[in-house]
Amino acid sequence: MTAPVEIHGLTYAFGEGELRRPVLRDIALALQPGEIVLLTGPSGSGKTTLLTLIGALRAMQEGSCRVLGQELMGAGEAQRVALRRRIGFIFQQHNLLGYLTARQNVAMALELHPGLTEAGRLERATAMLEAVGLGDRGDSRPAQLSGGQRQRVAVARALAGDPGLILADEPTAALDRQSGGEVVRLLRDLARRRGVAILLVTHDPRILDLADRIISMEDGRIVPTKQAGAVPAL
Ligand SMILES: Nc1ncnc2c1ncn2[C@@H]1O[C@H](COP(=O)(O)OP(=O)(O)OP(=O)(O)O)[C@@H](O)[C@H]1O
Repeated sequence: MTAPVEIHGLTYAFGEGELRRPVLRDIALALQPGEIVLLTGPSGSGKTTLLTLIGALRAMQEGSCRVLGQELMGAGEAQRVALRRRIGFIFQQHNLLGYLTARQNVAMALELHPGLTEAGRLERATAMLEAVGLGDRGDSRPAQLSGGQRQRVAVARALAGDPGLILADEPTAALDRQSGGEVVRLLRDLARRRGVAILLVTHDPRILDLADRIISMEDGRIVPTKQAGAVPAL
């Protein structure tokens, strides 16, 4: 199986002319199918910028970034949109729509899925909610769920479309220790079973032991990899 993410020589800057400020410098990174990699590092070190480049949410400037077989350097907006549909995103805030039920929120992620009827989408959403332990909460709206339950709906939504890759940005930041750990463990186990890689940006030292690999960034560069278990001081 090919690597879901392969990056070489990626450099990125914000601003132009005299205001140009590099935030990512000569990044090299590869993810293997089914592994969960945590990306840590001080605030402002470039983690979210790297995640948004891999997620095709912004255009590349320099280097190579191949995601699920698609080279993003030089890719147009249409190619980026098509790639985004093959990636599951999870954010700090669950980003669920308040006026939809949990089931409808998950089903919405399948709207662009070819060949699925509305009934099929809802059935698939129900199965995903069962997989995250919320089979009985399909009719609840986000406001009726706890923070941990909402993030589990976000996990179900991210996985519903059979993504080739999951990108998560601080998914546990708003959760207490127990629910944060539960959400990431659930995400990891579901993704691993499907062979889907996860790249997860976090400041949360409580979830580092769930990683297969921890990558640290400092000032736009990846610094030597620490093994899972060797918890860096954050
Ligand atoms: N849209 C933008 N325009 C200009 N500068 C930006 C923009 N977005 C981010 N930056 C800058 O780029 C640098 C890297 O930001 P980034 O959000 O990637 O860091 P981070 O490691 O994810 O930080 P945090 O842990 O605080 O989320 C920071 O100095 C930030 O101020």
